[in-house]
Amino acid sequence: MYPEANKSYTYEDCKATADWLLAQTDVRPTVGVVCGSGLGGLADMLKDQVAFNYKDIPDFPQSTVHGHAGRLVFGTMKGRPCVCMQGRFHLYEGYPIQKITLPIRIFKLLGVETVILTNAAGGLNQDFKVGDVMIIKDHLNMPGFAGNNPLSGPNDERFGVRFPCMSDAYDRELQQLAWDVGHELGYGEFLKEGVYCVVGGPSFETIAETRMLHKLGADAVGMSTAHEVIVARHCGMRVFALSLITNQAVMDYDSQEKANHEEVLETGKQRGKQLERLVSTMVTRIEHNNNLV
Ligand SMILES: O=P(O)(O)O[C@H]1O[C@H](CO)[C@@H](O)[C@H]1O
Ligand SMILES: Nc1nc2[nH]cnc2c(=O)[nH]1
Repeated sequence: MYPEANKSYTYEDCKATADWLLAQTDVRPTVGVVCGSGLGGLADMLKDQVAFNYKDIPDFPQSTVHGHAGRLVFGTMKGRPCVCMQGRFHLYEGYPIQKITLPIRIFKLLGVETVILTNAAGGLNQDFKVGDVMIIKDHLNMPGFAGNNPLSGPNDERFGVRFPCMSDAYDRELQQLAWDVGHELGYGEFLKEGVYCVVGGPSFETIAETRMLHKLGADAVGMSTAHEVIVARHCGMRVFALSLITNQAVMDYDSQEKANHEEVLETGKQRGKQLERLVSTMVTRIEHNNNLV
């Protein structure tokens, strides 16, 4: 077990960190964004930035993965107050699952109402191409099936109920908004929707595994996001998430393709600007009271 595996982060711990942050910025974010691998450019779009390195924030984990800068950035996106994680945490970094998702509870205590998550993922759906953007409509939580769920352990009702519903995890209005905005921006050709499957990583999938996940109903596979979604929904925030298909998951024994993190980051660079435009335009249409403009 990892040294911190049994440490739980209480409501008071999360509140202390949120209060520490609020004392140092006037921004009162209603939208929280989590940037996936190589997609941290979204945070750079914020105006009037107040940024913190993760290492300076009490109780915050540190980013250890290339493509995850490790900064929490407050600011405004086209006038809307936002907070943006430029870098997220993954199970394979060795953090307990409650620590990976700690920032999401801090978002809640900062006043965030809507969480937007992005990630890099391997495409399983044979109709997907590298560079496609998949609006996530649902997820398969493989670590969760093995008992590794961020809500395991004592439940604090101040965050949410013991048994939260997940059949409405991905907000349908926000999915529709993404379609509408995507088509307005001329992104229809590479906009898709589908089911994201989270695995533990860090090894990429074997061919037998990609075939199995595809058969189970997954359209894309990655190593993040679902844990954050569960915690965000538990404490009542609205969730929108998308995957950039950075590589085709290898499903054929004749293929010469090999999944690698460099390709993941490279695809992020190529599609990054469009993804930033999609998300920032969506943000302008989300009202503070969680309605759409
Ligand atoms: O999910 P994000 O953080 O975008 O990162 C994805 O990219 C990395 C693999 O290249 C893994 O960490 C996978 O989860
Ligand atoms: N598990 C997994 N994560 C990814 N992140 C980006 N691409 C992939 C992939 O092919 N598999």
